[in-house]
Amino acid sequence: MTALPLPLPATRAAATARLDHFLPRAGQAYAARRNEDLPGHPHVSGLAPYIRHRLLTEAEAIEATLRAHPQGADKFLAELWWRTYWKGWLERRPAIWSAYRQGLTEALNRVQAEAGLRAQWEAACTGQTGIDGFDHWAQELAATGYLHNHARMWFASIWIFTLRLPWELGADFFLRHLICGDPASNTLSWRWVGGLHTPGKTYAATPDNIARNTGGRFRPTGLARDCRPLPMQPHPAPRPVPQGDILHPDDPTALLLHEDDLAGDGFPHLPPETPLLFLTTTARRSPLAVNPLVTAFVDEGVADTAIRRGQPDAPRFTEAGLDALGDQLAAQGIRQLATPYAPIGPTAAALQRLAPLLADRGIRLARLLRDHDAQSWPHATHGFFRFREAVMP
Ligand SMILES: Cc1cc2nc3c(=O)[nH]c(=O)nc-3n(C[C@H](O)[C@H](O)[C@H](O)COP(=O)(O)OP(=O)(O)OC[C@H]3O[C@@H](n4cnc5c(N)ncnc54)[C@H](O)[C@@H]3O)c2cc1C
Repeated sequence: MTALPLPLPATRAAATARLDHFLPRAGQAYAARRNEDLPGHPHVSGLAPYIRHRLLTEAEAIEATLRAHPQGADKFLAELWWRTYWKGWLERRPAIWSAYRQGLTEALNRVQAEAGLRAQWEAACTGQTGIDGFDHWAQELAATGYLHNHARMWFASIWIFTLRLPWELGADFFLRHLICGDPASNTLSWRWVGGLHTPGKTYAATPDNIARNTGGRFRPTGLARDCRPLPMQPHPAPRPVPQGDILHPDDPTALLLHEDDLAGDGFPHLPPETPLLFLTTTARRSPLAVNPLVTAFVDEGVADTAIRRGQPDAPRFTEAGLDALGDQLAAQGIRQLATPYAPIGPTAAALQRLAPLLADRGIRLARLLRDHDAQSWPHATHGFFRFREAVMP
């Protein structure tokens, strides 16, 4: 695989081209070498920015992989399923996301009040800690919007156990900079590294592992050996799986697309002439400024989807414009606003605020759950391996 080109083209055509280009290596080659973080990331797909925003859906990536490799691509398929597992797991425990946001607010308040913490946090975010590898990854992330999975694990482990910085600040650093920044995969992976997901289990970055999997580019010294789990609360009991709403086929309907699902298709009752609008919440990923690479990717993805649905001038709203969005729909005589179901995160929160504003105007919000999510989220009850048994034939 070649390095991700910058700026990364945020189009469905680029997503499918990247998938097609990668598929020949999705079998044994991926299983054998996916852990190697080498320049240009030759052994992984780089598909996460596309799948995160559903310029390519999880179901499409899985189906294409099975077509190309009826057997022998289990490792790649399992990784694709991890995203769905994390989404389903968080969807059923929204309190974990709220607690993360609360913990982040508290940590940012401490950053303001404690000069020592602020200096350490700034050094970590700008790659000036003096820790071999870590500084490179901090700068690579800010410059490219991407990090290899193994680098994400090493970075999070060093952040938590060696630098002893609050994990929420690290998760926020990733969410602000990763083009694929995703509330479920990111929050739950950071929690997993810190020992907050699987009781008693943490991820310890070691110099040997880093040197081996970076082709000897990095061998940090002074890494923590004591990687005991962070203090953990029991997981909240899972809430029922969301069902999604039913579309009323005879009501005048508009379609609202958002950055969690820019596929633009898969809704047979919504023909191309259905009036189209967009909602973007990129700035809500964090209380701090989001990397312009992320914003540019979402902007281009929205434009691409508008063109693909034949409505290049479809209006676009942010969370600040929810009232205006409701007014516009009411003026058009719309009675139903259909939207792909957004999993826990800033878009879902905005839709939550939008629903009563629409109801005041006599418009119902219909959140449409894709089959892939509806069929797999019920299995995101325990660990990944139980989930995998249920979803992977
Ligand atoms: C601390 C930490 C934070 C992370 N934050 C994010 C995040 O914000 N957004 C995000 O999309 N992924 C996140 N991941 C998961 C994983 O690192 C990325 O999905 C993967 O590295 C993306 O690169 P790729 O597309 O080249 O992956 P490939 O190895 O080519 O994998 C193919 C696809 O499988 C999925 N996938 C692979 N590994 C994982 C995984 N561990 N969890 C969930 N899905 C996976 C992705 O959709 C990915 O595109 C995080 C992992 C860690 C350890």
